Amino acid sequence: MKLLVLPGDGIGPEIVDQTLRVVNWFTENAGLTIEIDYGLAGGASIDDCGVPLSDEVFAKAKASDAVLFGAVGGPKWDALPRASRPEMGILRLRKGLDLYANLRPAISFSALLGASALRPEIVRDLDILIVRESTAGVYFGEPRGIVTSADGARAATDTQAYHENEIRRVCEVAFELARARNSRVCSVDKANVMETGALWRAVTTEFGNQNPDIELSHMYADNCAMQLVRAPKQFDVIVTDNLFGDILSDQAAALTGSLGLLPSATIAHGAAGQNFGVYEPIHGSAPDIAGKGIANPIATILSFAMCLRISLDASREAALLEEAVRLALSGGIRTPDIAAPGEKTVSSAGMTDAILSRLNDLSLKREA
Ligand SMILES: NC(=O)C1=CN([C@@H]2O[C@H](COP(=O)(O)OP(=O)(O)OC[C@H]3O[C@@H](n4cnc5c(N)ncnc54)[C@H](O)[C@@H]3O)[C@@H](O)[C@H]2O)C=CC1
Ligand SMILES: CC(C)CC(=O)C(=O)O
Ligand SMILES: [Mg+2]
Repeated sequence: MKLLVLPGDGIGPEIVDQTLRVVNWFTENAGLTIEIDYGLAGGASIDDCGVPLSDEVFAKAKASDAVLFGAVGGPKWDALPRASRPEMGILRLRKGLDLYANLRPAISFSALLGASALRPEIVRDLDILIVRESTAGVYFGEPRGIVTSADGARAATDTQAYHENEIRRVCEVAFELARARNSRVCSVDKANVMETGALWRAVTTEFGNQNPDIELSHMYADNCAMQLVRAPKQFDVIVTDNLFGDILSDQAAALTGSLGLLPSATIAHGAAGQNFGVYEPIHGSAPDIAGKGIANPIATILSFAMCLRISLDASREAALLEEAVRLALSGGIRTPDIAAPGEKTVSSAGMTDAILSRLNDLSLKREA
């Protein structure tokens, strides 16, 4: 399989380098053939050729079986006009490849119960999946912009727009994934105040009626934010729009202990359908810790586990990698973001060393 690697900016190249060590382990030890190519995205691409994602890199992505993406953005490029900012690099990939479903699982590790902002009993055994619509909504709606009127006052516009087909197709993915879990989907919207919310609710309700094997519920987004910290285990699959999904998934990360733990896959069909995906941590380029070698690589490494499962159809290998991550954490290995005060910490490379060593142990055990 052809894997295009786009490290991006800030901690992006650091966590991607660590993940590539894991990718190499699988090609050397698990008989997988992964042909790796590289490209620039975000600020790195702007510095090189003036755009956040060049046509050449886009074409390479299209010709690949999967993309491993780090993160983009940073203060250096914050003053650029919207259309040429680094963040447009990932948005172009999602939109241009029509990858409309961004899967963001939030799973708590028992070894990290103390790292959560919440009491252990609230997050113990948490396993939820946020399915975020990722090619429409307010991140893409037109018109948008800031205009200055004759009196010098500025006014800004963004447009939140959804076509019913865009809602239905992301529902299909959420329902299909729920079928392999606990068969419950909670659709999150603001149907009480927004037209897009009213349509979202109407379409999800129709879809739910056509698929009675799944227990569908609805919740307003503000209540969902509250329920996620009050009783997150009530959820199985959450399906929601682009903006709410972005915000609620960062919130879900805090339940598990760190933004550095949550992976994602952005796909165009159910996990059992079309196999192409963009795999990336849910976090950004973390300029506050970039260059220090301390970023937690787990979110990106687990994104590669999602790649193994979805794009390579290698579920056994994906489970092996997830188990190696779990064992590294239960062995007390901690990057600073998940360490208790005074606890010994390791670098990004130290965390990856620990995961690779567990992979070696697990594969030896398997052979025995
Ligand atoms: N998909 C992408 O490429 C995304 C890019 N961004 C961009 O990233 C830049 C920074 O945005 P922020 O709002 O600060 O969000 P961020 O996700 O980069 O960081 C938020 C906080 O979480 C911490 N953090 C994030 N990832 C971590 C990791 N792997 N290990 C340890 N700590 C970690 C950071 O140090 C920071 O304190 C901005 O330019 C933003 O636009 C933000 C989100 C997604
Ligand atoms: C375009 C990204 C910066 C938006 C975001 O925060 C995300 O996709 O998680
Ligand atoms: Mg985000």
